[in-house]
Amino acid sequence: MLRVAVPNKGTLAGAASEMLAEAGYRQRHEQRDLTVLDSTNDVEFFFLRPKDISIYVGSGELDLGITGRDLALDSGAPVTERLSLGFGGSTFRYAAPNDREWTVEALAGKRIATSYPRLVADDLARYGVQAEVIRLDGAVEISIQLGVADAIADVVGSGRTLRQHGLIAFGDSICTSEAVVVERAGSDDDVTRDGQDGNGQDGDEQDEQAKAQLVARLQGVVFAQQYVMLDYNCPRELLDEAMRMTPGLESPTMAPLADERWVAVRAMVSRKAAPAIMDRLAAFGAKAILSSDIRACRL
Ligand SMILES: Nc1ncnc2c1ncn2[C@@H]1O[C@H](COP(=O)(O)OP(=O)(O)OP(=O)(O)O)[C@@H](O)[C@H]1O
Ligand SMILES: O=P(O)(O)OC[C@H]1O[C@H](OP(=O)(O)OP(=O)(O)O)[C@H](O)[C@@H]1O
Ligand SMILES: [Mg+2]
Repeated sequence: MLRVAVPNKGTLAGAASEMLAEAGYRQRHEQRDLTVLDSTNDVEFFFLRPKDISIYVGSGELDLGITGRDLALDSGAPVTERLSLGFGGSTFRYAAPNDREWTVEALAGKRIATSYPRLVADDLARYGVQAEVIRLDGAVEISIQLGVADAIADVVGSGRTLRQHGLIAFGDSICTSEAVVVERAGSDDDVTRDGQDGNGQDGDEQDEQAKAQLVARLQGVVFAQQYVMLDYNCPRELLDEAMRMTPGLESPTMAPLADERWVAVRAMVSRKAAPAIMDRLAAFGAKAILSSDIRACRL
């Protein structure tokens, strides 16, 4: 049975569960449930604090976990990323009152509040800067005006919270994060070619297959969210140009219409590029241009 950790609260929780559900896995109906058994897929899900997930996966107790890259790094647990999930995007930045210019070097001797003390300590060490790191659980942006810190290091999404508190980000981004699937570091190496692990035990090959299946299904949902399916009718004499505009993955599907002057074309295009491509297709003479969501795929 595959054992998978999923965030139980916070920014990543909703999207992580939705993605697993879209990939065909059973998810919890009650917010307070800590486990869900999906017997159809032979997977048990554990709903844990996102900060703790890498600890469980790194210890080998759980096979895979969904967490933030920044949280995984801060945990110091021996995990590696298996897949990026394309949501929960953020940067991790130093910030301080915007009434003066700041540099990382200027943090020497200062108090820096953060919920990610290891990320910050490692980054300061890279700069050779000695400062006091003050660990807080959240609402870090308020700590300066409350007098416990001179600067902060925190997650920045839209930047709204920093602005609201008169703070400005400075220095290079310490980490660029998104939701990721993690596994124990070196877990690939544990399985030898005949499916025996380092201790000569069976069953690891099966576990690896179950992991690979879950990862492939999630990858299918990530791809699906990044693409749309475009359908349109194209005048036959413009087909070559249409192929160039919507080359699809291998090549577009084309089907003759009852009216011989027209051909139906179908191709996947990147979601971001779709509106501009639709504008160009319309300007160039295509008709009935439809864009539809793809829910899951294998490419
Ligand atoms: N505003 C945001 N925009 C994008 N990603 C965010 C944002 N806030 C947090 N994250 C990401 O979510 C993860 C943190 O999740 P976590 O649940 O621990 O904290 P949270 O969402 O702040 O919830 P809480 O602090 O209330 O427990 C990190 O990977 C972080 O980068
Ligand atoms: O740049 P923004 O879009 O404003 O988002 C950034 C804020 O979001 C998160 O806070 P959260 O709401 O999780 O509260 P917390 O500080 O208690 O963790 C993060 O810790 C920042 O405070
Ligand atoms: Mg938070």
